[in-house]
Amino acid sequence: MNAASPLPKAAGLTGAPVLIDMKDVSKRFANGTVALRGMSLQIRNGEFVSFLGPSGCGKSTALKMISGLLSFSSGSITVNGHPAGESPHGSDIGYVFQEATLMPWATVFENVFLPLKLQGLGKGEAKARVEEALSMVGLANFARSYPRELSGGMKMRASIARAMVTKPKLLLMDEPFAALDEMTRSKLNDEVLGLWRSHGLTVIFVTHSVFESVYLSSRVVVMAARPGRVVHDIALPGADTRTSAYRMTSEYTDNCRLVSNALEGTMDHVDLNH
Ligand SMILES: Nc1ncnc2c1ncn2[C@@H]1O[C@H](COP(=O)(O)OP(=O)(O)OP(=O)(O)O)[C@@H](O)[C@H]1O
Repeated sequence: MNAASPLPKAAGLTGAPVLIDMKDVSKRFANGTVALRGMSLQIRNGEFVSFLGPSGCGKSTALKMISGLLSFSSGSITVNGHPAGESPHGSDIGYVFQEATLMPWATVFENVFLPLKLQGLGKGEAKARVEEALSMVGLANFARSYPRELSGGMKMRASIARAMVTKPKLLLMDEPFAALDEMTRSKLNDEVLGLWRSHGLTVIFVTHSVFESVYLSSRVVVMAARPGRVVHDIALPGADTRTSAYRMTSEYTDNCRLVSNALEGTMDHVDLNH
């Protein structure tokens, strides 16, 4: 596949305001690695965008730069009109990492309470919001449990509750389900879709999985490595009304084939000069 392949170009939610605007963003680490080169992307309110690509293509780097956790070497990134990392409402962004990263010595309640505590809220004031976030992910009865008492899927649910407790508008998820078994992963995929729909979220979801990206996304951004860059931007309409039955449809199979071909094509795009 080459760059001229007839893939549906993502138009996004054309009427919605632009939430994230990346213009010609590059990142060169101190050791000379060009993690990203010339990444330009607009993401509108309410989109569910997956970053899909082989290891090392800069997916996590892009996510960290959007959140403001990592600086970039050139270009510009704005989130809701503010330079990345400089939003007056820092809590507008929720971040879920590949590992659940829970504090092992603290209960589930205390773990989910942490972002509110960092905002200066007392436990009493925050209680209802923590309980609401736990209910949202089906952990209402596990507030007093410790992480060691939870399964991998439950730990990830707690991590999602912690990201959601500040009621973010933008949820950044970096391969959150990669370590989970297939059944748990499918279930959590449905739960994330439910959260996206019910909370009017914008989600950026990093994954290696074609199947996961096609199931979840309204748009798949396919990236290539060496140097990391965007090579395809594929619209997948209908994400807002999909149910698990979608996995059994020919539309799903066709979309998986389309995205899989685009991903395979990333190997044709390796620039050996980098
Ligand atoms: N702190 C760092 N210093 C130097 N190089 C780095 C650093 N962080 C990442 N890299 C390099 O930048 C490139 C992009 O890394 P990144 O983690 O963003 O890729 P990725 O697509 O998320 O990979 P994976 O799917 O394996 O998580 C890789 O070559 C990686 O080795």
